[in-house]
Amino acid sequence: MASTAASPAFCAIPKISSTATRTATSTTRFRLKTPLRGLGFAGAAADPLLAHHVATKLRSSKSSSAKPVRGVASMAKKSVGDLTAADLKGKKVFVRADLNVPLDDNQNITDDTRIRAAVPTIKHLISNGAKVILSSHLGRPKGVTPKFSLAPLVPRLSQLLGVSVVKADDCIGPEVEKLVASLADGGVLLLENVRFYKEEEKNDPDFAKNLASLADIYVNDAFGTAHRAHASTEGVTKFLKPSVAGFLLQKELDYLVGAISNPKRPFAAIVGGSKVSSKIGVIESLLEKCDILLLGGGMIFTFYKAQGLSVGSSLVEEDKLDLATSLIAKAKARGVSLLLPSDVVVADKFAPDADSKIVPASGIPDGWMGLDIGPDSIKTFNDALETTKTVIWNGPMGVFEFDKFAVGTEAVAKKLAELSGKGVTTIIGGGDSVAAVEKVGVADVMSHISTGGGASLELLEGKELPGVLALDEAVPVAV
Ligand SMILES: Nc1ncnc2c1ncn2[C@@H]1O[C@H](COP(=O)(O)OP(=O)(O)OP(=O)(O)O)[C@@H](O)[C@H]1O
Ligand SMILES: O=C(O)[C@H](O)COP(=O)(O)O
Repeated sequence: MASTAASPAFCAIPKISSTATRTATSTTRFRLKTPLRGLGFAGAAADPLLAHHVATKLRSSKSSSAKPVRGVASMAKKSVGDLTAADLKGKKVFVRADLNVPLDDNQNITDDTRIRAAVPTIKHLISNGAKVILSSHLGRPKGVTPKFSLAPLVPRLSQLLGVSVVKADDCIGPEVEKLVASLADGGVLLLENVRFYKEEEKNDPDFAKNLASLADIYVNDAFGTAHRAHASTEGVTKFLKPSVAGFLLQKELDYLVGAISNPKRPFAAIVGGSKVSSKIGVIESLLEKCDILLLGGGMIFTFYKAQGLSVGSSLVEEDKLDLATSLIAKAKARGVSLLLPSDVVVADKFAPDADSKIVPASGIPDGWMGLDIGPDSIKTFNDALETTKTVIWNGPMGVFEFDKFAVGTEAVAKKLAELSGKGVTTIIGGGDSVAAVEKVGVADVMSHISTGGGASLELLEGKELPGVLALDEAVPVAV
């Protein structure tokens, strides 16, 4: 498809009204991912950029067991909220949470979001007299690895729950059984990292049966791990009934499936991040549902190049040029307003202190790489977002880890916060966009911030998650 060189915005913006929101530069630092080698880029001397993106690719490369979606109805699961004191008093409840939180070198928790997100379900169980057997993984250990122990989580969990959490040194076996037997009603026992057993990730039926034998009821609240068919997320449900969804899992599904399947319109999707290849499924799925699609991040240069523009030494996936063209065509055919940035911030190297300048999308000089969207694009995006009633955002607009190239990403975060205040449903779909929203300090005002990285991406791609599928169906309500 041909585009005008000056403005590769492919469809009309529905309404133009607001003024652009520019953001203050934050000093928060982000750690870039491990330098590695091996992807194809436009331009020759782009090694740090190359390293950055290969690392990004590997970070999300673990294969999952999620299947293409069969419909929202199949996600309607029985809830822990359906269980009353009569069901729970004195009962042993196995709660699988995702307490996979980041720890620093001294084993201090650097972000307790996932622990806080697990609290409502556990408190509901405690207050109804259940004995809570809490399970999680931490990291990707190969066998028993002390630095991946869940022990550092005990003080914060105890503080948030208002009970003294007991910690087991294992997750199955006689010692654990003794601790379970001595649990008081309303007590909480935290099992050791379930991934210390290789049988967990293999979804070994005997291991799942051992876990199940500890309890009377199963609750899955581990949204961030629901795309994994592991023993504690999927296998255990074959041996333990009822198997129900926790409050966090439900909330994630309500927003990432419910609000998107049946959105208040206009519905805008903002997709960024490094590569179009890692977001194909998300873009294709959202194109079926949204009215406006805003694209940013490293992937835009593949779209530019597909349109015949020069991209200097920006990130480009040469083998995805046809795909970019076909996504543009698909958007047009569906009547979706697909907006690409009309200007970009280019840098002379991939570094926080690079020389930079703002150029039109059609004017990226040789030897320069685009690392952020420019001010005109921010204004255009803000104007387009002004019209919306539902917005979902996944992936940063630029290399936001470098303050100099964080302006576009922070502007989107601020705009969404403003819209949230006006009643727009704002959903942050996991990954780096969550980090950006937190960096700007507007996390609390968003309608929903997903606790899942891979799990949220797979839901947005329209897949069903094995950890959800395995739960008991909700009883249909007669109308
Ligand atoms: N113009 C650009 N050039 C190079 N890299 C970019 C550019 N814009 C954004 N990025 C990088 O994209 C990375 C995020 O991409 P990714 O695809 O992982 O997004 P995400 O979906 O938010 O994250 P996750 O995979 O954790 O869910 C960031 O590290 C950021 O630096
Ligand atoms: O951090 C996550 O995305 C979840 O805890 C899942 O972890 P995993 O990718 O190691 O399965």
